[in-house]
Amino acid sequence: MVLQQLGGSISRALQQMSNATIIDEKVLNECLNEITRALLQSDVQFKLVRDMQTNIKKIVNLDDLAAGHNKRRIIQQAVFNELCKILDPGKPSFTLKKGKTSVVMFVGLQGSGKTTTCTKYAFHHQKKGWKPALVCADTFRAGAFDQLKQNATKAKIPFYGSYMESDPMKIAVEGVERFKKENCDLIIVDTSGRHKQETALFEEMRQVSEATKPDLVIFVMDSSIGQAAFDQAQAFKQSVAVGAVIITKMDGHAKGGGALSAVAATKSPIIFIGTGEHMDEFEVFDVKPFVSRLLGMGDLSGFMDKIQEVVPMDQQPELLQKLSEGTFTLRIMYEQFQNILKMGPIGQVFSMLPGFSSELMPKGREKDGQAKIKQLDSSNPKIMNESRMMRIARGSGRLVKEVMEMMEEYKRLAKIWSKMKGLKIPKKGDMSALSRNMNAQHMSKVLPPQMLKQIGGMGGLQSLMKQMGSTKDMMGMFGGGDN
Ligand SMILES: Nc1nc2c(ncn2[C@@H]2O[C@H](COP(=O)(O)OP(=O)(O)OP(=O)(O)O)[C@@H](O)[C@H]2O)c(=O)[nH]1
Repeated sequence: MVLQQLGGSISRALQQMSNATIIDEKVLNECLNEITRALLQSDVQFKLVRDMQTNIKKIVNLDDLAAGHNKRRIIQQAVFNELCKILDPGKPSFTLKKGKTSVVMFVGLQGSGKTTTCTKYAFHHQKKGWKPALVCADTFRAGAFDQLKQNATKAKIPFYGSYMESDPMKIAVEGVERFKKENCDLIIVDTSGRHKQETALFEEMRQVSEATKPDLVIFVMDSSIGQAAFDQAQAFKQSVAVGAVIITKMDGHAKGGGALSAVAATKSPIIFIGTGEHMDEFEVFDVKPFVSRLLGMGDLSGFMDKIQEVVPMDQQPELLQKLSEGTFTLRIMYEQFQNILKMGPIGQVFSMLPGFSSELMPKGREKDGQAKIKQLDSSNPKIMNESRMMRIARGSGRLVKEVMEMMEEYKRLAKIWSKMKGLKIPKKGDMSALSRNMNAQHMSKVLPPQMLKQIGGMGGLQSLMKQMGSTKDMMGMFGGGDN
């Protein structure tokens, strides 16, 4: 994924700076130049990048920093903050309220990925316990209804549309009414994205919006246009009350960073990003956890959220008990990965763990990784000796090296969890509380040694946590917080 490359370049620049014996102006400039290059390649606006560089230099005035200050930590924190600033629309993202029926209307140009994204959005909410339904009000593009029907059937989501009716308002109103009667609590209306006559498109959007009175209008946009996203987002905002944005195809285009920052500049909150054609290649977008993951710092609360999504309710207390005892067996990894496999790409999940850059599981290799996991079913890593691994490799048609890599990954995870021993178990079903219960001691054990060193060891971590006010905020800094 292109974002992985951007994240990789930035974290490598920070890492190289950390490896330097002395951090002077030259080392800082080299690091900032690397970061600047990576951001410009991703089509982030030149002014934003230049301002970021100036701000970091202002914060990190090497001459003014008294001896004893941890320069690395200050620089890293400044980079983190500045990247968050670039992506922050200055507005909280809209959240739908459970317990009442919400109508969500999707708008966007033809080919932006709107129809696919409607289903991804419905599927995401279905997994969280919502009862979604899809309405196809695109009567302009032949085949639009068939596409929605096909996607909806695959995801087992009810749908409504017509091959005969040519009035999008009529279909939208009928569909919304029908699903309200059927007690669906999330009714999603897909609209036309015709691009020939822009004025006709905007007029149609306004009319469908008038007729259905949506609680939220989501604008879907293709990331490949980079910073030109600013003008497109503004044009849509001026025609209809856009409440949130979803950016698609972040997997295939080098300009993703530019699109994200340009949309933020229009003060529109981005709520999801599309990272592939499949239903589960869809990620919640939240600035701090996103930047944290981009820099390889993880997103523990996202990880907990994912576990909550994929682990059956009746298995959750047992899993939590084991994790809080610091027990992370190969069997647990296997079972949890089996659960995760049902839900989505492993790279997405791995990147939520501190120290696991999403680059570790490049997109093309993800399927390989999933296949590897499927082959491994053992509860005791000690019996995973060389001959066993060779047998597994032979039996699964894999290289011994791949089986060994999988075991190494297991050992890393097991080590992280073994250090979580003593973590207070949250009350039943409240997995996100697990991250809230972490204190500096836990954090220091979970963070990779290199990163802890950059923060300034245990002392640096404690003072950082004090500065930030609470563990919760600290988790936010490393990608956590309540989403
Ligand atoms: N790689 C990738 N492809 C995507 C993503 N989202 C959608 N697509 C693909 O983009 C193409 C266009 O998607 P559609 O959903 O048909 O686009 P649309 O905006 O609904 O088009 P109209 O209905 O004509 O307005 C399809 O081939 C999708 O599979 C994504 O996040 N990544």
